Amino acid sequence: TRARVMAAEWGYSPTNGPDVWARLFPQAGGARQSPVDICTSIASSDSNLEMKKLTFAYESQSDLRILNTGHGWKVEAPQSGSRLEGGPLGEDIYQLEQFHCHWGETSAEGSEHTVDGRAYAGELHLVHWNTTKYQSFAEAAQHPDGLAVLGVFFDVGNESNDEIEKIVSTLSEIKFKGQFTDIPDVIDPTTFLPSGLGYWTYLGSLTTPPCNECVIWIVYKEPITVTEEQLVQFRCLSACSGEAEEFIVKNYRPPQPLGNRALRECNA
Ligand SMILES: NS(=O)(=O)c1cccc(F)c1F
Ligand SMILES: [Zn+2]
Repeated sequence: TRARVMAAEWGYSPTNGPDVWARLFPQAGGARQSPVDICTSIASSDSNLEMKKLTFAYESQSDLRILNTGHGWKVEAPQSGSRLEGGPLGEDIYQLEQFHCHWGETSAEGSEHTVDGRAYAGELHLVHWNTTKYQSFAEAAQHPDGLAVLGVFFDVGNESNDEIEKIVSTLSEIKFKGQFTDIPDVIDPTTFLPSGLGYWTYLGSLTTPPCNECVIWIVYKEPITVTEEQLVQFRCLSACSGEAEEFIVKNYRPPQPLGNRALRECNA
């Protein structure tokens, strides 16, 4: 009932999960929601995208703050010197704000976007906002071209990902919701990107409440590799702030209808 959802925080369980978000967050029931299933046969190879290459420039930063949001971990990385532009982003420049990721109870699931119905073991999101047009991240999130999110799939393999390991090594310090710590290592967001830079792009939303329809999505085709052990560590985070232990074993939203949205691809 509404009372139950009202009482509980939104989350990913049957009583407060994606199926009931629209009761509390009307945008979650909109026509440009994310994630979506990427049906590769309908992706149009847009020569326009080929022309305007997607370019990015990030700074390496140390002492970035990592937070347990109760729905996962989030690294706050406001980088005034970073730039994401070109590709589907028109003439505007987008600046990195934060990055986080989504995972599942097992490695058979966990990504938010799926490719021809196939889920990956997880998905990293590098969240940027349009600094050409808007004065703040919060303002940008109220506009259809406000945010640009780079999605990178996780495949499970034998090599642990060194950059992800820098995140994993801090998780014991932020076991509970609301806890945060600084990552001592230097983090270079470029290292999260796959070597192959082909991507799909479409207009969508935040994949968590309030699900604002303000995101230009850019999802890389090539996954990066992490180890099962690294994902196991993600699942040890607690969704609660107190002694109670409710592990964040999954935090992905299932695919939403693409509707009549264009899905374009660029094989960089
Ligand atoms: N999962 S998500 O990348 O769509 C996302 C979630 C929360 C805040 C955001 F700004 C955001 F982009
Ligand atoms: Zn996300």
